Amino acid sequence: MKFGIEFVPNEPITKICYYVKLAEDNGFEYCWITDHYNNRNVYMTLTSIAGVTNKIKMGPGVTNPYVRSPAITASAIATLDEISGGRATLGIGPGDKATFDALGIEWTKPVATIKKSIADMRTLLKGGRLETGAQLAVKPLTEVPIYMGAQGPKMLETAGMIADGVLINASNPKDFEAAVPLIKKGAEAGGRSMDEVDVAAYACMSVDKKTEKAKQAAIPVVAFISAGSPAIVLERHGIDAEKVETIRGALKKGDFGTAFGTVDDTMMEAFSLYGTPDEVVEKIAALAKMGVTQVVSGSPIGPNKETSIKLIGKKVIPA
Ligand SMILES: C[C@H](OP(=O)(O)OC[C@@H](O)[C@@H](O)[C@@H](O)Cn1c2nc(=O)[nH]c(=O)c-2cc2ccc(O)cc21)C(=O)N[C@@H](CCC(=O)N[C@@H](CCC(=O)O)C(=O)O)C(=O)O
Repeated sequence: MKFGIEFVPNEPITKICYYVKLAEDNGFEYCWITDHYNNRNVYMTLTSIAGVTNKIKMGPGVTNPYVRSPAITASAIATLDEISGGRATLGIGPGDKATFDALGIEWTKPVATIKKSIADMRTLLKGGRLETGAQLAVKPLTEVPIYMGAQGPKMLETAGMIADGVLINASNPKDFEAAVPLIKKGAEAGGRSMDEVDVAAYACMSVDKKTEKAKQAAIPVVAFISAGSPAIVLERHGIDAEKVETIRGALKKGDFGTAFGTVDDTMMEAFSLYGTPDEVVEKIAALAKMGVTQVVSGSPIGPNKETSIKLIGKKVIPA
């Protein structure tokens, strides 16, 4: 099992660099930085991380082909690969509606667009020229792995067909029971084996010596995940749709007390990996059985990021 860690650049980059260096020192192999227009720039964050680390792989988790042209992303990831001494990985997904509405970007044909953008980036990163004549003057040090952020069935199949890995916003074996066969179907259609696809659980993680403390730290994140989850996912986990409606309404009004107070254990189990190190190790073993090959520690990581990164490094990541 590989271990990654995710950071949202919504706090000073110096602080994120500190956490990533700590993660590297504690055995994490991948660092994924989210990409939303309203946060700090993903590539400036990654460049700073490259400067303070020497082993951990890093990349956007995930960018999208609408806010930047694939040629701009290819140039950025080639530059990051050079700066980091060959440690760049690229995570790209279809992006999200809220972002494109806010930016006035038309979100059309996400599956077709992702396919084309990955093909174009691979051509450019190999030094090739696009039919438009675009060509990079910078080449990466290595063949940069391209991962896809994916949830929907077609996107998952596409990831199996063309991507080196897939980052799935999910923490529970039931989600991988549904996702892995779709990825496999895509891999087989693309003449590939599943061994070529790194299946990553991009999880809401919360680890602490005390189960209850870990749980309390994860509740706010689980409230937002529950509110953003489609009906098919709520049904899969037997989650009370009425409670989710209450959470959605409360979040909209900024009534976080009601929203967080409505989160129940079914939601916690469905949308987070929380508990003591031993409890989390058990949950990760269940994910491995479903074909997960990388666990990404996503927000909140724990009640205290620094303590939890060390705890995961010592007690969850095998020595
Ligand atoms: C587009 C969407 O794909 P999806 O995989 O479900 O998209 C949900 C998320 O993966 C997507 O919003 C990601 O960008 C969200 N996302 C992030 N999004 C961000 O903007 N920033 C991030 O940092 C980020 C991180 C992230 C990490 C992991 C992860 O799994 C997702 C992450 C979908 O609806 N897919 C369906 C249907 C798509 C479809 O069939 N479309 C047709 C036609 C549609 C049309 O007519 O336009 C087509 O594309 O050709 C499917 O896969 O079956």
